Amino acid sequence: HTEPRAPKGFVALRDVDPTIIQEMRYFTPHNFVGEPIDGYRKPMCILTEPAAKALHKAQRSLLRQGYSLKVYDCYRPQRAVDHFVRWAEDLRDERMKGEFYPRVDKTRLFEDGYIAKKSGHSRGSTVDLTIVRLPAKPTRPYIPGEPLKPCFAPRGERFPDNSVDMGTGYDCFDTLSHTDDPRVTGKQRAHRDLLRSTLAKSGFVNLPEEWWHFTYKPELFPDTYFDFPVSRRALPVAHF
Ligand SMILES: C[C@@H](N)C(=O)N[C@H](C)C(=O)O
Ligand SMILES: [Zn+2]
Repeated sequence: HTEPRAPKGFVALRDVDPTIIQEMRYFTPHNFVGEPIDGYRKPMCILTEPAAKALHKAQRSLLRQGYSLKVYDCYRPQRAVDHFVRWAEDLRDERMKGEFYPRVDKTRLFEDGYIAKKSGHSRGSTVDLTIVRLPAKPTRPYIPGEPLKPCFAPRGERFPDNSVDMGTGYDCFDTLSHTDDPRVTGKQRAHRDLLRSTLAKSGFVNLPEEWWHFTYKPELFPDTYFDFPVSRRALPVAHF
């Protein structure tokens, strides 16, 4: 069988900036579906080269202030998005509701803008990310079946993450994740604003529904939804 490959222009983020922390949630069962997502063969961040270079610029600015970026998702194959759609159609499967969408009906996740059937991530210039205070604390894995805590609970109560407090966890499908939600104040507000303003200086635009979701503009592939798997083999040889 022949798998699709990435065209010239896609890179492994690690080859552009090895200091950016990678916690690729869709490679693991710790996500809103509760199992590894189709197409993620390696826990690696793949992006278009302009987006990766722009993240490297943002990272240089954050490192000087004692912080690092941490990516949760980067390029996302169309087969992964199709996996999300299949999961959404099975209304009996709510195994991860208690953490990721306790207050939103599963039937509304697409209409409310939290998940897309055609995602910018599949075009390769979109990234989900947060900020970590350095030195980064170690994290623990999620154990399938463990009791779930709402992603909008106070930081000390929700699933532990070594990121700064953004007011919710990653992929928290809830109005509290809307970047400008007025209930988010103080340090949480400062952290969201630091992420958005730092990334804006590098050319990234935020999605208003999700504080963690950013697209680099202009996009190298504005109209193509790729389906090559997330793996080293799918990438063109790097020559910087
Ligand atoms: C699913 C979430 N991480 C995300 O990326 N949502 C946007 C809307 C998308 O699916 O493109
Ligand atoms: Zn996203």
